[in-house]
Amino acid sequence: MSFYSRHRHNIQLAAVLLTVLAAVSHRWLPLKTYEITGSKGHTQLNLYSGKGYEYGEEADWVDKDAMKMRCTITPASEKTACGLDIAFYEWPKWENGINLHNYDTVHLDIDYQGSASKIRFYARNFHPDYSNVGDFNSTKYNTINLRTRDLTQPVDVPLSALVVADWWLDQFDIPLAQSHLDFSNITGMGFDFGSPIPYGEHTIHFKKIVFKGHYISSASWYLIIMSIWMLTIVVKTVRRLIYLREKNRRYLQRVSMLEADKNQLQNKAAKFEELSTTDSLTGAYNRFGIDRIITNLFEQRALMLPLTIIIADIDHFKRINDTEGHAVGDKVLSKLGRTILANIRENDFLGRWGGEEFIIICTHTDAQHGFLLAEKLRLLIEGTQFELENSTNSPRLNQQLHPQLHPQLKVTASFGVGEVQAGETFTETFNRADSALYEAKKQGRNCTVLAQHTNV
Ligand SMILES: Nc1nc2c(ncn2[C@@H]2O[C@H](COP(=O)(O)OP(=O)(O)OP(=O)(O)O)[C@@H](O)[C@H]2O)c(=O)[nH]1
Repeated sequence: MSFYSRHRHNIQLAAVLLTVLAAVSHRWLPLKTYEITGSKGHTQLNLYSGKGYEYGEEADWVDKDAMKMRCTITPASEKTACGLDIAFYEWPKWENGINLHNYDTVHLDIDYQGSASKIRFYARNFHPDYSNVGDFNSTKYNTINLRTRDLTQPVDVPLSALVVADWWLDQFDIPLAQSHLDFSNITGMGFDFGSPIPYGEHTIHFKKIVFKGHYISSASWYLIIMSIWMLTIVVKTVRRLIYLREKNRRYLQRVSMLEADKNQLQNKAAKFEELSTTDSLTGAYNRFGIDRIITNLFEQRALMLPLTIIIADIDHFKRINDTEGHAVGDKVLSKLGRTILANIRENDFLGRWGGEEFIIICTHTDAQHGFLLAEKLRLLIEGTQFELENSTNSPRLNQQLHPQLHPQLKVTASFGVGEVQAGETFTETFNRADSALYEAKKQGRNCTVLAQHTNV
């Protein structure tokens, strides 16, 4: 028994618990972060005010390294913009940005001093489907307005909370299919106020801008868990199928072996049955075999009626033995038995009753037909040539070597025939047929006598 078989239930339980744990543990997996600092890669920090990206009068750095800026808005700078632009591209390939697609939130730690109620955050995405290489404005404008009073402490802004600005959708006539948020190629992002900006001084200290996301998205995480389960199930199923196929093959092998054994045993049993019930010399049933048949037949006699018994006895067989020897006698018995067997029906049974006496049980045969059969057999025996060659132990060997001095051996038999009468036992019928045989012998042998019915 394998380790798995012994601990299967525990292993399965552990696997389920592990799965549940894995499913809920996604939120505690280590996060990947991307922090915006002025010194990172190709990141450039630009202040802008007025209409362009030049340093305007309204925007200036308090401390560029610390990302602290200031906007000074006076009535003279009415309707002006003021903000920080963070660019990620390497000029002039400004269409190559950074992929923030797999980030979930942006962590903002911003210290704002001023009277504006909102600060706008935006992230611009370049995509050839909707952006033109020569037109920076055609990058998608993903944006959110943050209330300054929410920024008094660090906030995590879900990227899904941003929207694509209406004016951008309008201006570039964006179809529905391209109007969703897109962070796959952010070329720039920034903070400003939108307009109008309240008069006065606005200092914004960007202490931390960090994008956070899972290395593996929750969907991918669950997909991995499910895939592991699916793979396990497939592997287990395949292994089980292989095991079952092998088991089935072995089982079929065993069945065919048993089948072969069974056939062998059946053949042997049939052989033994035949040997135990057949007289090997004559091919007829031996006494045990014919007794069994008689018992069976008399138990279901009604089915076999009319039923006739014929007893055949070789004439002067003792003389044959004495003059020709036992070996010749055996040959005569053998040939006679096989001659009778070849000339009776399938539902007649020939048995060697003892010595040179045979019994034939004829089912569905009445006395008259039994008599005719006996006569037919008698004539056949009388007309059969019993060869004497090879009988080397014959006392008359010399005569065999000279056949012209010794004619072919003639064998005859006498027959007694008796039909089973209603209510009669086998012994009673047999005795009547035996008496008929005795009568045939008395009449000079080589003849058939039909037994008298008892009620005649
Ligand atoms: N060779 C041989 N002889 C057998 C066998 N069984 C019986 N005998 C002989 O068959 C002979 C039967 O002789 P009997 O009963 O006197 O009858 P019979 O000589 O045929 O004379 P009837 O029946 O009156 O014509 C005996 O000599 C037995 O030894 C056998 O299996 N082989």
